[in-house]
Amino acid sequence: MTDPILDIRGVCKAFGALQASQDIDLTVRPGEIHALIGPNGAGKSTLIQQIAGGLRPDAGRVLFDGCDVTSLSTAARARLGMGRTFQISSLAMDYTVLQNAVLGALGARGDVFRFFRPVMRDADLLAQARVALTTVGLDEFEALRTSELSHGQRRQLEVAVALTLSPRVFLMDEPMAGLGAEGSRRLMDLLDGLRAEAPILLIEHDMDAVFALADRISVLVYGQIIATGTVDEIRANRDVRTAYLGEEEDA
Ligand SMILES: Nc1ncnc2c1ncn2[C@@H]1O[C@H](COP(=O)(O)OP(=O)(O)OP(=O)(O)O)[C@@H](O)[C@H]1O
Repeated sequence: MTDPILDIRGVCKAFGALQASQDIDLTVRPGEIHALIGPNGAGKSTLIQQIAGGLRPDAGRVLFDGCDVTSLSTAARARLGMGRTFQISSLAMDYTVLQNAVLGALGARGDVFRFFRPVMRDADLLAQARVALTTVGLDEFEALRTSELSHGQRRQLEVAVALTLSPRVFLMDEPMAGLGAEGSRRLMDLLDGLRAEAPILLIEHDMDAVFALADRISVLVYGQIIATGTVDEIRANRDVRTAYLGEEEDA
């Protein structure tokens, strides 16, 4: 079996008496969408923050492409190729679509002189940004102000911004949230194709999307992973059905 790109080993995190992550093991392998599901407050965002570097685990390790990145900053992990989309939009609404993508590419470059450069005339940055916009299907909208995009298109733009990093893995926190049927379908098509470019760790409440997209699913309940498996395995898992999918135990 191929080595995982992300390898989470024994990660623990407590907030006071609350164990938000309890000895979590999880891998993300090349080419896969690995969905992380669980009820509200189960600890999904806490885990993704520890993977991305926003929170330091109390114990355990985060290995990225075989390297221990547990003590690296978010920015350092991003430069190594952890691409991320957020629950809350990180886009600049008054900027154009292209400007947002260029800002993403600029951040990926980690250029300390960025405020002094006429960035919108930087051919490399523009090319990088346009490739990302084409990948997500927003190339026709590059001149539009971001505030004029639909909610779904903003989600696509967030993916484009993450793509400018040339990520080795994507961490996505509820990308389908608030999307209508058409927006969800479009984003699902996009994610479906993206997994070949970089595997995706996907936090998502939309179970139709999870069951349609995921190669593997891990189920988090009260800070613990209670099951990891394929869609069929998770659907059939008795503990998962009782704890999360809301079904009664057989009498
Ligand atoms: N900074 C913090 N300080 C204290 N408690 C926190 C902090 N962050 C999260 N928690 C608590 O940790 C638990 C896990 O929260 P987390 O946001 O990771 O869950 P989640 O599975 O992402 O939930 P949701 O699906 O609602 O986004 C919750 O009980 C939450 O209240």
